[in-house]
Amino acid sequence: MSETIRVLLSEEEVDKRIAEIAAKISEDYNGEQVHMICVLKGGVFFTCELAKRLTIPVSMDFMSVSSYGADTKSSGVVKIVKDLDEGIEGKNVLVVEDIIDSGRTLSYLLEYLRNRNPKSLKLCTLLDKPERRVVEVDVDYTCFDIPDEFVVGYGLDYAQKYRNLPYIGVVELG
Ligand SMILES: O=P(O)(O)OC[C@H]1O[C@H](OP(=O)(O)OP(=O)(O)O)[C@H](O)[C@@H]1O
Ligand SMILES: Nc1nc2[nH]cnc2c(=O)[nH]1
Repeated sequence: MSETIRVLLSEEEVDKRIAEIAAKISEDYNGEQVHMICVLKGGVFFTCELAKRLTIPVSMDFMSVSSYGADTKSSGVVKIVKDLDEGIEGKNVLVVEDIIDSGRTLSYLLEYLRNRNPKSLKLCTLLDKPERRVVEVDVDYTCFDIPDEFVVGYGLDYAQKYRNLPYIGVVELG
């Protein structure tokens, strides 16, 4: 089967929107330090692009949570593959994700982090597919709502491919 990629959001559109969200986050935290938690692997490109544009003090940590494997459908079972290196008690935590789909991953992760007593806990996502929601999640910052299509690029993969595309595309199988 052949795979082609149709552009959904261009590099320029994504970059412009990330700059807008970064300005909003910088304003909201009002000079306080933010502790960004990048959710690997997909969140890594967005985290870097967002972090570069923040004008408040930033610290960072990384977690890896998996529920998709090589499939395009969530298994529904969330697994922590890599935990945080440092504690988050008393910190302004900002979880940075590439996409929220069913909501299962983020619902699980936010609850897990809330139990570690951060000063504040917010969620920022590059993409959201609201139509797909199975579990409710409060999202503080969303760059784009997108339709129910399987997307790749800007960190998002299809069987580990296409993460490096500088735009968001839809995989079309021929
Ligand atoms: O809302 P949900 O249906 O739970 O889906 C969202 C999750 O799916 C993706 O991760 P994935 O498991 O593909 O891991 P990866 O980032 O390492 O590719 C994405 O990064 C989210 O963590
Ligand atoms: N690559 C990719 N991962 C996802 N995880 C949840 N939804 C998606 C999607 O549309 N694309």
